[in-house]
Amino acid sequence: MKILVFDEEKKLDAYVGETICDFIRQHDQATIGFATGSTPLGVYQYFIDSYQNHKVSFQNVQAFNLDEYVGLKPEHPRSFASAMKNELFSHIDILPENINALDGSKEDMDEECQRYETLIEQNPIDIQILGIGMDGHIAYNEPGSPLDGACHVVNLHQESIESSLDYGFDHIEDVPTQGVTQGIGTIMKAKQLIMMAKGEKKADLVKRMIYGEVTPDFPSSIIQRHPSVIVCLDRNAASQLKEEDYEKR
Ligand SMILES: N[C@@H]1[C@@H](O)[C@H](O)[C@@H](COP(=O)(O)O)O[C@@H]1O
Repeated sequence: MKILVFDEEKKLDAYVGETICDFIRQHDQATIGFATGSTPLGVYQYFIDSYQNHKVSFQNVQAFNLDEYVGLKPEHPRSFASAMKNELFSHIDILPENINALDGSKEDMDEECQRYETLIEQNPIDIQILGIGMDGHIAYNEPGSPLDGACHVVNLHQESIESSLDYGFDHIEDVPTQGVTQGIGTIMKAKQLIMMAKGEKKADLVKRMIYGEVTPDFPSSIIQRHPSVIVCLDRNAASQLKEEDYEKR
């Protein structure tokens, strides 16, 4: 596992952004996994700037979103599909037919999960961007999720429901109580993972993710078992790590 700690948020975002832009430029076809949440927003802005400055094109990119709320149509303003569209996809030249996401409004969610799992099997993800939730979740794999799980519906934990207030919901009652997510097994099939964390509030979580036991009780700990992971942190998120374990940037 490579752990990089950046002294400025802008440098962190530029490193992740440029790593992915480089990959896209060097390949005829690139399949990238995108995460919602506040952490990757600077990276998405980096993509937009790079596209506007003609430094990269996303025409040959297949995009896969990580997760979604159950019960919201993709066009609902609070859906993760809308968030990805507003924060990134509507500002770059990605082809609409290349944007893939779980649809949380389907009547048969088992069928929807199977569809998405098969689609990812057919289009293996080259680079998956990840963040860490306040209870240690990745995507919407809450504590207790099987480490080899496929796409599935989850009951969101209270902590995740409360965190959703940061994503534009006005009232806690408006937040869906279920999510649908790539499983930990699905995520682990990606060829490379880029895990990002920022801020003091993530410091304990990052420590447990990197040094703790690999356990379903703390889903993000699974990244310890992935053969190709880059963990990109700001100084605050890295404050509980031993200096000898990371590279300073
Ligand atoms: N389901 C999303 C995850 O995909 C995201 O990575 C995580 C961290 O969010 P943030 O970056 O806002 O801290 O929580 C959310 O609930």
